[in-house]
Amino acid sequence: MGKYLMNIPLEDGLDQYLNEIKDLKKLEGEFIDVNDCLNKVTCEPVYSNLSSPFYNCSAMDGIAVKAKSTFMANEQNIITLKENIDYIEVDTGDPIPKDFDAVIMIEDVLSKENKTAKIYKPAIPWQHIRCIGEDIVEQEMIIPSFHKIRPQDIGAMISARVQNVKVFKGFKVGIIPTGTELITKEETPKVGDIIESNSKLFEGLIVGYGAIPVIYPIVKDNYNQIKKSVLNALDECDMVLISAGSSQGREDYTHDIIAEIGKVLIHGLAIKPGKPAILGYARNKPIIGIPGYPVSAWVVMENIVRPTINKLTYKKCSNNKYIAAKLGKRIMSSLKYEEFIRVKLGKVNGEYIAMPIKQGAGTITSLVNADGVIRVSQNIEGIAQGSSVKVELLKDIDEINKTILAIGSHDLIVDLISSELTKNSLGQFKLNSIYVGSEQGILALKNDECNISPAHLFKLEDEDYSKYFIDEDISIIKLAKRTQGIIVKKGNPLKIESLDELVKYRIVNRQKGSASRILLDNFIDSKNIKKSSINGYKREESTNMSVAKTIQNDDADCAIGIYSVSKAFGLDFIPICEHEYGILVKTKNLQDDSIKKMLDVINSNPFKQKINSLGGYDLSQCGEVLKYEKSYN
Ligand SMILES: Nc1nc2c(c(=O)[nH]1)N[C@H]1C(S)=C(S)[C@@H](COP(=O)(O)OP(=O)(O)OC[C@H]3O[C@@H](n4cnc5c(N)ncnc54)[C@H](O)[C@@H]3O)O[C@H]1N2
Ligand code: MOO
Repeated sequence: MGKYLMNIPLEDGLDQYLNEIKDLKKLEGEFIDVNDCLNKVTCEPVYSNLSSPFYNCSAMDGIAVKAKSTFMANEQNIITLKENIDYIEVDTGDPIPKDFDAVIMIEDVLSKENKTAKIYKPAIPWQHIRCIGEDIVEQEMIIPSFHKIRPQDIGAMISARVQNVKVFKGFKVGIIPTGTELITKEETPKVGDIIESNSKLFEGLIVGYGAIPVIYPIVKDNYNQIKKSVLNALDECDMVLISAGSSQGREDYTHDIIAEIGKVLIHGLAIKPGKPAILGYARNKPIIGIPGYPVSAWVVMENIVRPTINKLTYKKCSNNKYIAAKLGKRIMSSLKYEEFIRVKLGKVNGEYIAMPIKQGAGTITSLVNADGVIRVSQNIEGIAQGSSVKVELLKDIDEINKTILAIGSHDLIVDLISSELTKNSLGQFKLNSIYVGSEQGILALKNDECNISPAHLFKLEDEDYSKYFIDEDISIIKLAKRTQGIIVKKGNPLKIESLDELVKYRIVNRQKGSASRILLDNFIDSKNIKKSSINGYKREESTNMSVAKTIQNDDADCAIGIYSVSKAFGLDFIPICEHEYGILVKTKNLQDDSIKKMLDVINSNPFKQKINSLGGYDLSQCGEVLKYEKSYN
């Protein structure tokens, strides 16, 4: 059944919703042991049962004295005090008996022998004494109401002899995964199945929001079954999230169920991803319909569910962290929606660079790989490359500062450098890669949009890459000669032996500037073959891996690629030529700590052994650094 989707700006929609639900059932309070109250929110103020300290005590190691008997002391008039009469020995924290009213630190006592102490300066009354109630006075309020309890608050309450604290009860959030296609991770997936993962994504996020997640079993796309599960969850929880079925498909029931048992306030927000979100309530409790795609779900969780839970549990929203960065690639966006663009971040020559990555609502790895998110407002069509953008951080800034941003050509070697670098530096340094092909990568390096660029060729003069670096010295870290050729299905059923045959079958291509593309284009130009006559010429993949997966899945018959990848996917390979593969880096950056650490990895034996086991690589020059000076041009 068709449903009318609204398009309400996020902030407006959230305000309307929070305003509508503010009078729903209030969270109840309970008394709990002070030991267990971390991160809970107080319902009422907490008062002290005992002063701290509750007796006068010494703040220092030394002697407790009667100030009056020390007044005459000075460098010319050393005074001798008698133990137990004029002074007693005390250590920090010891009680001060009534007769004494000051403490002299042990280092200010000239000598102490034969039950006497010599002093050379007077003590001011009450010096170095912590008086009763210095920290906390009995019956004083120590923690206000609606306060999220921190470790130091617990310390203070225990010092004040508080045993139990009245806090708001845990806020239970029911999670209902819906979808006939869903299976658990233990089941063997067949075509048409989707492994249910949203409930665990929601669970982790809800724990982070300070609430208690309750996951219910997967429910098939059946109106009555979903309704039953929602009613049950409403009985047991304070809020309910329904995963998927939010859109307009034949089996999307979330809207109608909420409308039947309660009220839908909003269906459709002007955000992408996340637009079909449903904000409603029933039985005095909020219900939110979360779009099924994981990234859409994440956006709705962070921007709607989190503030809703905060509001209902009386917690303040913690501030997100932002940095200013230069945008490394143009963002196109729709005027209809506010968009959440996931980016990788790097620090190049002191400036942060934000590089947009894959953006599909179904790509959960875009959240795994993202370092930050740029929110592109609804009323703009995009942001130009090079603009300054505000990026919300998803990672610690220190981690980003120590991450090498690589943009260029993909090879399994780069993945290995990345894993070995992290391992060898015990997590201190990381390598973050974006694959756009060699030529685009080298342009990014030239423009200071990345720290290094993995590329498929070394001889600058051969491909005329030198034109990009007329102003700067550039170095090449050699990695391997790799075998390039034709990837075909196992057993080579079409008997493809050369490029002449490749162009007759269904191919999958690579993006411009990649080694495979250059090889193919040079070949078809030399033979005057029309690009449009090749089936699949326009289908571009950005890595050798995705090319191999396409062939393995029988969506193409053959493609140009590298040996190691065809081997990894159990495909056959017809070698054609060898070319060199390595890393370009600006010479001035060779001394950066992270680059030096990466060179250590590249020169290490375990790393070389791992590459050798992939097959198809000649490592005889691996680790050599060639420096090209500007005068080279
Ligand atoms: N004709 C239209 N189709 C769609 C529209 C639209 O406006 N018109 N909106 C699209 C947008 S935008 C989104 S977002 C999705 C929302 O989909 P639903 O909330 O209805 O969810 P499903 O269609 O059931 O699932 C979408 C996708 O997510 C997978 N999924 C669902 N649940 C889980 C789970 N628990 N764990 C992992 N993955 C899950 C599901 O299998 C689908 O692949 O609708 C668009 N369509
Ligand atoms: O808005 Mo949907 O949320 O694009 O994926």
